Amino acid sequence: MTIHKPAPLDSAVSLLERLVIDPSAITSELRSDDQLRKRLLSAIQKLVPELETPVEACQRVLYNALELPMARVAIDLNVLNNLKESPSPLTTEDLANKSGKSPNHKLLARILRYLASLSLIREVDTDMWTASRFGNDLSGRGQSAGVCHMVDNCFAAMITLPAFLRRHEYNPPETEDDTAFAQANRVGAEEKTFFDWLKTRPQNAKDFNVFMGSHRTGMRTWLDRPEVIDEITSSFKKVTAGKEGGEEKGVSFVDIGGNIGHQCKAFKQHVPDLKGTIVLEDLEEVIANAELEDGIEKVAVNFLEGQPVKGAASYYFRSVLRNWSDPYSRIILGHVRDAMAEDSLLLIDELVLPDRGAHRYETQLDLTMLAMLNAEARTETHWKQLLSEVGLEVKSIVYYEDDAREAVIMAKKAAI
Ligand SMILES: C[S@@+](CC[C@H](N)C(=O)[O-])C[C@H]1O[C@@H](n2cnc3c(N)ncnc32)[C@H](O)[C@@H]1O
Repeated sequence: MTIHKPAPLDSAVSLLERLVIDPSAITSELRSDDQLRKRLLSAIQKLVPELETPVEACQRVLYNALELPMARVAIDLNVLNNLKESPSPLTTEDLANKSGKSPNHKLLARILRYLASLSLIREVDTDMWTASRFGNDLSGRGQSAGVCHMVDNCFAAMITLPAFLRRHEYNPPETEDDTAFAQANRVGAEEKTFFDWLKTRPQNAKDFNVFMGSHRTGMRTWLDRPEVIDEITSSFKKVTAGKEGGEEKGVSFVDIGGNIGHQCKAFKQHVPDLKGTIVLEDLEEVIANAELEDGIEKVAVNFLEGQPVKGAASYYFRSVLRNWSDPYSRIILGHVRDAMAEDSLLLIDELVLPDRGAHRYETQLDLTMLAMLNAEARTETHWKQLLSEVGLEVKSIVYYEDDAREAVIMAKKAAI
């Protein structure tokens, strides 16, 4: 017996099926209308758990722990890049020969079959593979480093989180050395935190650094907001006014925990005419890998111990304080407050979560910080509270990316 479905639903499903067969038919139109694209994506994502049977839901959720590790294997065997660079489909044997390793062909075919089921590659015929849009998106240097970072640096901590939380009766300690990461990796006394652990693992550190430099590629940034640049420029004029050496000798921007200097370089490029020095601060072993141009200086700093640059126009943290629980963040911010002049500006470039309705990325990031560092992503109320506890006052919060609430919090020393 044929069941007749309501016509509009049937035609909506047919439209989606046509899209799957030939996405290019509408993707170019959708890419020029980002709101529409996001609406469609969100609708599809929300519909999946509504449509699944319990068995289908279990099959999807219970096995998705394999997705990231197998993407890691695809990167090890250079599958994604080899397919991306090939003008025609490749066989399993071709991919084995181009992998730079000597994988067993039957094993490789099983891996490729799984990758195709995730749309990371496409199976165009029996034993014939070609690149997919999704696979190409993951094959760039930064994205590949992100996959390696998540698997090699974070995965053990994430898997250990349930046992860690049970052990602590769901009251995780705020100390830096008692984390799910430490429990998973059995670190020694000298390796208190993830950052200490990286010191003796150069490849893990490299993946982390490359990922840090690239994970926001394509997103709007704080530099897109002229009011933030105007505030820095104005602070620079005020802190250098009447000082020996004037603007030439002043410090315009200090990037604290700035890794290998991506934001210092971006700032310099964005405001080339602003005089003064830009300072990159991070741990000694991190800044050793920073290649910087004239006008940017590097200073090795442990920000838990102090802030050596005094009276700069602006002090900037990006994605740093999310790594530290409140007691440690108070220490880090306290050192900066002591170094600030009355007109210095503190810039915190971070997620500012809403009190309800957080984006999935924000919640994922928050729990990753819990697993790795006993730290967290903070709400606006939490940020204001934290800053006021160390004598800093929020002047404004400038949101620059709507979905995930990326923002720059601008603060000054509170009046005593
Ligand atoms: C999540 S990363 C953010 C890096 C950079 N701000 C960015 O947004 O790409 C945190 C940075 O803090 C640095 N860091 C960790 N502990 C530190 C410490 N005690 N003193 C100075 N820097 C530290 C790390 O080396 C790393 O570069």
